[in-house]
Amino acid sequence: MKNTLLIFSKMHGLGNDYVVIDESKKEIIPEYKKPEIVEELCRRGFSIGADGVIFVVPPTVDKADIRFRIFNADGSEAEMCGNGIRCFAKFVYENGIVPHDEMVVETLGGIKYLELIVRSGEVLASTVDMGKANFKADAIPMINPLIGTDEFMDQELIVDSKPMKMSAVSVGNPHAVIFTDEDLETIDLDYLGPLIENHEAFPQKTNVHFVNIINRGEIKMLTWERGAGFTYACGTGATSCALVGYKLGKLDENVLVHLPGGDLFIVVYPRDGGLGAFMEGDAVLAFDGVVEVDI
Ligand SMILES: N[C@@H](CCC[C@H](N)C(=O)O)C(=O)O
Repeated sequence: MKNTLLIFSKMHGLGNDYVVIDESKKEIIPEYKKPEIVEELCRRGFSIGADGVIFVVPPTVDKADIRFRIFNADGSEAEMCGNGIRCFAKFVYENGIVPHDEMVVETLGGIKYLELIVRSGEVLASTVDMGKANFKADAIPMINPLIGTDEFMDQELIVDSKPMKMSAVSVGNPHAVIFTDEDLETIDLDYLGPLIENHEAFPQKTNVHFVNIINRGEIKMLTWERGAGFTYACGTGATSCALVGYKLGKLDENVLVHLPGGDLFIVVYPRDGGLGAFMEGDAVLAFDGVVEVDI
């Protein structure tokens, strides 16, 4: 029986859509119920429908203004979400939860620094410092030590009995990046996506991206997300593709990324002896609503 009315905002960044729930004052959905209710709310055709659910929660560290939690449509919790954190920033600013245009956000993937572009009280876009990328296989718990402790860059993995060259990186959450000359339209994402997502090399699964290089400052990509499947865009994914492309010498530091849902702009920069990246893109409120759930 449904017994609780839940207030939510439905938001998206380039069509990568999220249900946003404010738990900054009090917890609405008990922890043990979150995966089940997230799955229910995300089910397209049967409920609101989304790629995931974002919770606004109080920070646990002094330096952060607020904490960001992101659950995928399958109920699993992810460490970070690039499109989601821009939606989150718009939500917390416009609802007066964090009323400044620069904010420090705690995520499971580390502390993130955001700058918002605000016009007449409305957040149009934001830039997120995505932090230092982690290319080290032994430092990325998602990557099985069996594939080595060095960086896993442009190396072969057997997928569907065939070798496929890919690179692994973590920007808080895990990504496998595959540069290809094959037209993205012809990639069987529904088949290859789950095979790579669940490959034994990635015991905690991975997000998967196929990338065409247009020129040194422009790429086109197609994503299969861990826990969500095909999405119109992936912010941490776009960041990962730009970082890997830069590291392999294929791309310059400024990269315009074309995704099925629109464009993101990534800037790679030197950080703490490695590489960091800024991600810039918009965030949109689709609608606010109330849904009845069984809590
Ligand atoms: N869509 C996101 C990433 C969401 C989390 C991801 N599916 C994971 O499990 O790591 C983005 O924009 O970054």
